[in-house]
Amino acid sequence: MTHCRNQIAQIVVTAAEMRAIENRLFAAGMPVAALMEKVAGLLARRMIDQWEALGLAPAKIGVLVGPGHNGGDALVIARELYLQGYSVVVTQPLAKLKELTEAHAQYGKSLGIPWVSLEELLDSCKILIDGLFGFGLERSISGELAEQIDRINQSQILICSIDLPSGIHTDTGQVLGCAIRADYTFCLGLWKAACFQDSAVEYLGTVEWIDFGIPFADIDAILGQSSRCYRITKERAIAGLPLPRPLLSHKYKAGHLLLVCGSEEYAGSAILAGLGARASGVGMLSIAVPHRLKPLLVAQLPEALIIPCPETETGAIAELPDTLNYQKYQAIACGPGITRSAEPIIPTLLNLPIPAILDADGLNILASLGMSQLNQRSAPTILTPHTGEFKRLFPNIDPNIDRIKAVREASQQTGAIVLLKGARTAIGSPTGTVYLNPESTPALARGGSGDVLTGLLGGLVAQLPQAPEMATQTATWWHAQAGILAAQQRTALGVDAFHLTEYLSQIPLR
Ligand SMILES: NC(=O)C1=CN([C@@H]2O[C@H](COP(=O)(O)OP(=O)(O)OC[C@H]3O[C@@H](n4cnc5c(N)ncnc54)[C@H](O)[C@@H]3O)[C@@H](O)[C@H]2O)[C@@H](O)CC1
Ligand SMILES: Nc1ncnc2c1ncn2[C@@H]1O[C@H](COP(=O)(O)OP(=O)(O)O)[C@@H](O)[C@H]1O
Ligand SMILES: [K+]
Repeated sequence: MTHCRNQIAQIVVTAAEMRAIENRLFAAGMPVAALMEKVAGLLARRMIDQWEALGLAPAKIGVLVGPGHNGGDALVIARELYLQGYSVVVTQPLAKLKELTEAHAQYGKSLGIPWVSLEELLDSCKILIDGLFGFGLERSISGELAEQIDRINQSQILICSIDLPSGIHTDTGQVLGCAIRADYTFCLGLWKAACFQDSAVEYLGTVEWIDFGIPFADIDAILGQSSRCYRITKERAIAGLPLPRPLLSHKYKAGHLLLVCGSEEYAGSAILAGLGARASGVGMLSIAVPHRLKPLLVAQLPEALIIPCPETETGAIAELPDTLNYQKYQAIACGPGITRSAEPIIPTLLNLPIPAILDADGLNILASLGMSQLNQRSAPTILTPHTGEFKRLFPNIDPNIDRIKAVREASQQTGAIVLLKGARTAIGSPTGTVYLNPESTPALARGGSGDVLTGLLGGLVAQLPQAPEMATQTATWWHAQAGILAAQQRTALGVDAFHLTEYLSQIPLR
């Protein structure tokens, strides 16, 4: 891929943005029908390759045709497959078609492609091409059409969706009434936001981008500079890493992270966060823990400086030692395992002019103290909530409807970078830009995975204190990639947080 296409592969759009970009192409003279031919030609070739890889070709192919241009794309694919000698049948649940789609339907019928009922299609085909709705879906699907989608989902047929699984909202990823559960989704032209929303994850299957050559200038003209949404590609994730290391570097030039973590109750959190930080390559690592945890941490992380802190009765950090010289640190990461008893340390840390990451009970304490705690911050703040913590921090923002909108609002409200953890982690920045992690694994859904992320992120921020947004993207991508690699080698049941830390150093960063 060229540099320009690589850049376009990072862009994520809404339906309205996609519509406006397409309209620019059409206004400039690109014929709609010519674009449809081009797109469907690319799609047909890619689908055939995919079926061959699965050992499914040649098989009978069913094509589900909707009223709009998604249906038009499907009909062009049906025609091309038919002309290449594939056995193809079409089912068209809605009678009324857009003009161009209708023209393709007429031509397809004239060639002799059979129009059949859904039952006949499901009985005779191994593959279904879903061209029912794309980014033009406006209303909720109900009635007979919803029943037909249910029947498709209950069958064993392999489903390849054009642009989006029909029924999925392009922006929020919500199911509009009901939706096709695809095995493969081929997203056209630009990545749509739904591909990164947790609510769509179970419907998308394997997602692939079909680049049909939208000029960068048209994208730029519509999207402008702010409120953009980016997909965290590998290229993007590793761009800011301090690699190669300067030959004359020394430990104090490679960042010094202060981790504040652990308690009698959650001692392991401190170890996991420490191991995450270790994997980041940070030059110096200091770990503040309740006094009684010092021997444990020294044994697990011999390279770290362990700072024993005065304790509460329950073995949580009561306060940070008076002797601590905060000027030494380029970043502070606080929260894993501290328990809510560590409340007094949070205002102290937030008063420091040092980039700060808050996680776990650090976030819960912030929620109970109030978000005004962040008002006086002069250095960047990064909050890393999962959905439950997010709700506590931002009771007025629902993270379950549209996670992209939710992190954008949360970040703009607080001035903090907000990393909302989930199947598809979303990161909001105060400028309105959102970064989306494109792939991960449910193997990470285990206690301790988040502690590892906090340590890794802290270590990266300490190395890149001027680029906290970059560090946040890198940490998110790196953590997920380690989970994916670990799951490949150890199965999805083998990705405990401790082993995850070992896989971090196996991810190629070039
Ligand atoms: N211009 C082109 O030739 C291109 C077409 N593309 C394809 O075109 C699609 C967008 O096409 P459209 O804008 O026509 O939109 P869609 O094909 O997604 O669907 C819109 C049609 O469905 C109807 N509709 C919406 N919700 C409905 C509901 N709940 N029940 C029944 N009918 C409903 C609308 O009235 C409209 O007729 C993309 O997803 C993509 O597949 C582009 O990707 C590439 C360029
Ligand atoms: N279903 C999932 N798919 C992908 N990643 C997941 C999934 N569930 C959780 N994760 C990831 O695992 C981590 C869990 O973090 P968190 O909820 O803070 O757990 P803990 O506090 O126990 O460490 C996050 O990085 C999150 O994105
Ligand atoms: K579709």
